[in-house]
Amino acid sequence: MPMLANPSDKYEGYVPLSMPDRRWPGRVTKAAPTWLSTDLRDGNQALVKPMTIEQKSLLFKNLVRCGFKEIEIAFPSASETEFAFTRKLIEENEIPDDVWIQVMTPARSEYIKKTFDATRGAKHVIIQLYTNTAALFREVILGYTKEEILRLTVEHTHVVRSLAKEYSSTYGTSFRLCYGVEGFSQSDLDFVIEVCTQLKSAWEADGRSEYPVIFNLPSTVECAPANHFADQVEYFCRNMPNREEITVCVHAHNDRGTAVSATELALLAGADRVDGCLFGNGERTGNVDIVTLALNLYSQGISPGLDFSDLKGLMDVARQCTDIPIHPRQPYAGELVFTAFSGTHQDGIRKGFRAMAERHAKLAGTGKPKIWAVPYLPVDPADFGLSYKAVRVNSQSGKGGIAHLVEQALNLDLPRPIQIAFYKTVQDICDAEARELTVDEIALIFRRTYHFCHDGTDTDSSDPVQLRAFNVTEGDLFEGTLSINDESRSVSVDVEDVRSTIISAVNQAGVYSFRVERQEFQVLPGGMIATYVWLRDDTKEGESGWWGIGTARDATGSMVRSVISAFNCALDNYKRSNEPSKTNNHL
Ligand SMILES: CC(=O)SCCNC(=O)CCNC(=O)[C@H](O)C(C)(C)COP(=O)(O)OP(=O)(O)OC[C@H]1O[C@@H](n2cnc3c(N)ncnc32)[C@H](O)[C@@H]1OP(=O)(O)O
Ligand SMILES: CC(C)C(=O)C(=O)O
Repeated sequence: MPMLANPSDKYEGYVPLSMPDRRWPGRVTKAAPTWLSTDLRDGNQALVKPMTIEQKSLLFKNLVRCGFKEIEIAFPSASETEFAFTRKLIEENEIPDDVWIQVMTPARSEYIKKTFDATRGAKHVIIQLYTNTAALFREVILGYTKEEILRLTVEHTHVVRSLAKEYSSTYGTSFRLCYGVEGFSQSDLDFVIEVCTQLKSAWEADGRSEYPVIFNLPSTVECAPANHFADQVEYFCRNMPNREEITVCVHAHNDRGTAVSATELALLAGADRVDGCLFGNGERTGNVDIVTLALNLYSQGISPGLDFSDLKGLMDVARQCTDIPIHPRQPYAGELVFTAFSGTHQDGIRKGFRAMAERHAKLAGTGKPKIWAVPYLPVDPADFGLSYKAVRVNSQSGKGGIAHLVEQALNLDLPRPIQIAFYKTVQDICDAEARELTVDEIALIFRRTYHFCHDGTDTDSSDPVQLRAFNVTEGDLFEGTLSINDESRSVSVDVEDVRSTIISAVNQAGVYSFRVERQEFQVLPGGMIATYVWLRDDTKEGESGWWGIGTARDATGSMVRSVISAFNCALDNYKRSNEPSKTNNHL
């Protein structure tokens, strides 16, 4: 058995911080943090095929378009591509004046020099220097004690400081330092604070500065719950001397699947800046997903300061650059996120849209905000260039969703009994075929089931009862040609009598005794009239009846079509079964 009966023989749990007066649980986020996109660095370093210069350029442009003002563009000492991309952005003037580029370097002098060299001539540069403070990493990877890590970090901060001075005087570049505290969430926090304090002095950043030093606190590997990360961030913020002189950033990985929560709680705990990737790309399970974080804020009524109005376009770019698909259930963006298959959800969404439209109509002219509230649809997909058009129907669907599709395809707002009747028809087909039905298929099934001819096209030529051509004169005379079982006859009657005339004609043509038991009109968007009739045949004792549906520009035409639709449903069934055994309806 690969899994252990007692996993504590192999894995140690995290040690909670003792901080009974923790403050973050009582706080509420009211504003967006500063965002840093690391798509082109952490995102890139985790790809099977790191991005080409063209892919990096495309992604960079799109990050700028979304409104990122801080973008980690490269690890210039890693490869020629990384270096050349940095040069290209600078030499080809592709970096807007209000955007800071960030570049990453390990604590090695030759790499730091190369990193500075790559940034020659840029206006605003953040240098991210990283060292590892966690015992497991510093001992295993570097073989260093705490003192050695402290020395390594401070010494290399001096190197960064002196190069920053030189490049800033030669090229006029404004530099900020970001210290990536690799392993932060697995480190002794008092040691982290000691390193950060000394680094801040080495950067000569004691006192308030226009460009405060950034401390980037990662869960390099996420191995504790989100509340623990928040405790760690609060501890750092409360114990770091002169907290107001620094920027605190978080960089959460998603090993436990909780990077979004960890980041949200870390913001409550005092972080000012978030470092992450679009759609959660990044090492292993990825970095925190900035799209989700930003849209979580948006859905709480807080402007995220990032524009994701074209999520589909952005997904295409992300896929093109990373060659990683986006999961259909990816929050906000996934292909199935604004789709409901199940009946109760479809019903709830449909009712929700109507109720909201009514509520909003009442607010017209009051200046009050039209708040979004639709069951199962926490946000309006239209805000992100997406839509809820895609109600999709399978055997889990109910009458509400099917009615929504009929409305979408044919404009009809079906009365409840027809919704119920048609749902059974559709469900039988879905079950038998074990697949999803498209809007077009639903529309076709509807036309066939109800012999429904939409929008002026008269009945199907194979239908037993057909209305060939008709008009209603100014004197309210109905004139038309009725064909019953291929026998044509002219009808010319007062509109008041048209229904009874047609019913008598059909009754005489067979041994029927049809009568309309119920009739309902509806004005459709665009001015068409829909009529729904419920037809009974009194010769068929014990049988239910037949729904008929018709539309026309005038009420008489629509009513006549609905009666003919019901006749065809009945007669077609009589013909096929020879016995009047089934109806198309259930009242
Ligand atoms: C958590 C993070 O995401 S950190 C960023 C990680 N990103 C990357 O690694 C992508 C780019 N990296 C690279 O291109 C290369 O790893 C380079 C250029 C940085 C270094 O390459 P190499 O010198 O060939 O070393 P290699 O990759 O094999 O191993 C890393 C070395 O850096 C050392 N190292 C690790 N972290 C640091 C650090 N923060 N500062 C200084 N040295 C470090 C390791 O101890 C190891 O040194 P060793 O060769 O003396 O044992
Ligand atoms: C060094 C930091 C920023 C990092 O990428 C990590 O620890 O995951």
